[in-house]
Amino acid sequence: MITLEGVSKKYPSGERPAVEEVGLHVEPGEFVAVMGPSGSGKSTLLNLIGGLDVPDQGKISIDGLSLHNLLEKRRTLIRRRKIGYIFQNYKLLPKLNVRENIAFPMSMDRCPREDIQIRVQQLISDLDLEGKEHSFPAELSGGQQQRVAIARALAMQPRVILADEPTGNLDYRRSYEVLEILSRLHRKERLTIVMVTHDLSVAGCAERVLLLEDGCIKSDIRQTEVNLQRALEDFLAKLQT
Ligand SMILES: Nc1ncnc2c1ncn2[C@@H]1O[C@H](COP(=O)(O)OP(=O)(O)OP(=O)(O)O)[C@@H](O)[C@H]1O
Repeated sequence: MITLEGVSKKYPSGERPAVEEVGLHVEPGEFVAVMGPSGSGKSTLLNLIGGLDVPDQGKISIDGLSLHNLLEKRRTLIRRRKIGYIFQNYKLLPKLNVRENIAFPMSMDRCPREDIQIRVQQLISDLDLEGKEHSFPAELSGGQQQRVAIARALAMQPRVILADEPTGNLDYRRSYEVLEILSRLHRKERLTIVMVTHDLSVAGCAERVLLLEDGCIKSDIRQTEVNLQRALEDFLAKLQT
């Protein structure tokens, strides 16, 4: 589903590459967490996978489509149709209400109006946002804003979700809600998820954890279902104490 071969990226102002010679293969339906110290290249790696940035060297493909050598316009199109992005600070459009924010990628893709209405209604119901359709982002709690952002990420029915610290601004209860949604998408819909996180208990929800250091993958750990379940239970226990 996601393949990287010898991918490197150095920012013009950086002394050394932010991501160096990274090779990675993520199977369809895998849930991968990316951890590592601050500045180790986690966000850069996610942005490269998602086509928000381009590597200086190496190849990146998503679902068999090469991203690294595409023109910006084509990359944007693939990104919109194949990948849903979730950010720590939600990145909702402040002047659009909940319904319009969720509909945004479909409107940009010129989907038929009736299709947009049906899909948005479904997502509002799935993500428990009923009653908030006409609210603006500033009128919502952090957890609600992140649920709108997840709904927006799912609008185009992508097969890949890239999440950069999706629980970073949320308390335990709201973090748990977001993790439950991601776990459900992974289990029931077999979406491929790559999630950057600082939090070990959040990473415990993934079935595979990549540890990054100085732009390189230092460890690639596969967890068992049992570990996964235990991590979620531990997280829940923390919530109840
Ligand atoms: N736009 C940019 N311009 C220049 N340097 C950058 C830019 N973005 C990131 N960097 C540098 O690249 C390196 C990797 O940054 P990146 O944000 O990918 O790390 P990270 O692991 O996600 O960090 P954090 O956990 O603090 O978010 C860092 O040294 C950072 O200073």
